Amino acid sequence: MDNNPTTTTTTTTMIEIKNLRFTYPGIDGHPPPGSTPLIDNFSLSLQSGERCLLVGSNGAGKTTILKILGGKHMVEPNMVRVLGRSAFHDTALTSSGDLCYLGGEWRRDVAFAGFDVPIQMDVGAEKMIYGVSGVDPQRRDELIKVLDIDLSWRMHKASDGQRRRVQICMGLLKPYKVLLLDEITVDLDVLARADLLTFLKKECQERGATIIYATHIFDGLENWPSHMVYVAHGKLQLAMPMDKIKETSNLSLMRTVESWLRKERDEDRKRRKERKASGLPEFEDKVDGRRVIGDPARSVPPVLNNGWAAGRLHSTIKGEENFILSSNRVLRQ
Ligand SMILES: Nc1ncnc2c1ncn2[C@@H]1O[C@H](COP(=O)(O)OP(=O)(O)OP(=O)(O)O)[C@@H](O)[C@H]1O
Repeated sequence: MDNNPTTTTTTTTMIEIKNLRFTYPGIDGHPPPGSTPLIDNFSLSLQSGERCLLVGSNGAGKTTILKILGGKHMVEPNMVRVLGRSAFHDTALTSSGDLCYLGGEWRRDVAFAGFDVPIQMDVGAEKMIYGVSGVDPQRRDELIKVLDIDLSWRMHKASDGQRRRVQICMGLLKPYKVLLLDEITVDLDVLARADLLTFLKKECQERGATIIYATHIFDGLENWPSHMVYVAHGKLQLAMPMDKIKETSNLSLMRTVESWLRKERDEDRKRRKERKASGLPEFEDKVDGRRVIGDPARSVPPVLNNGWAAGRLHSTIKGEENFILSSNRVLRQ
């Protein structure tokens, strides 16, 4: 990606994604043979100091991409490099704190540097924060201030937002080089969120850290990102420096993203309508190399487990053999 001017003097490639392809494993632990990849042909490169907003509609693949970058899903090592290393295979990347992922599972329990405390326990904020070893006391003080944490808070009595502040503080105690944020600010009040975003921006400008932040909330983000990445159906639609985006759109950040998502939704609707008009089912995919088709509105029941559902799908269309599996994957829209 083009680099935006930052106060760092040298830039280094921090994240390199090359032709990423990924399919979630099925019930047997393997990707269903012949199935359509969820993430396909996805490439992206981010330099030190860059702050990238990752946007897309629900189910577009943002969390999946962040988890792959965070080393939580295995992919071929040359497809994804973080700090020049494979996040999945090189566990030292996360254990050293150089690569930090805050989202998903992290939100449910605080798990940081071996300190694993369920948030329901009667434990004080001070104990949790000071329990993380090997931390620069100055950085700790700054984070406590930025997040306006009262060290006497008891975790089991704290509000969602207060608990989240303690969690975020713990997650950021070590000076990461790459930070992956999967919408962690939903519970924060306007002030806490604004101060946190300012702190994160400073980290990129002063220390050359790189951040990818997946979010649906654009309040107060207008001048935060240096780059935007838009993903739809697991495919990269756009990766651009913010100043270029501002050149092409007079709209606010939120309205700009809204216009992309509206266009995407309208195109999806149009495609579905055309398929229906030509006698084809609205959805199709390949499983075991066979075409599997269906109309989820009529025939696919809710997701049962792990993205799979049992269901009846259409049979034969235009002479093609359309397979009905006992456990059909829910077809992507
Ligand atoms: N463990 C899983 N097994 C199978 N499919 C999954 C799994 N996790 C997610 N998916 C599917 O992958 C697709 C992308 O999901 P993902 O969570 O990456 O999207 P997202 O862009 O983060 O969405 P949102 O904005 O709603 O958080 C969805 O269709 C989802 O159903």
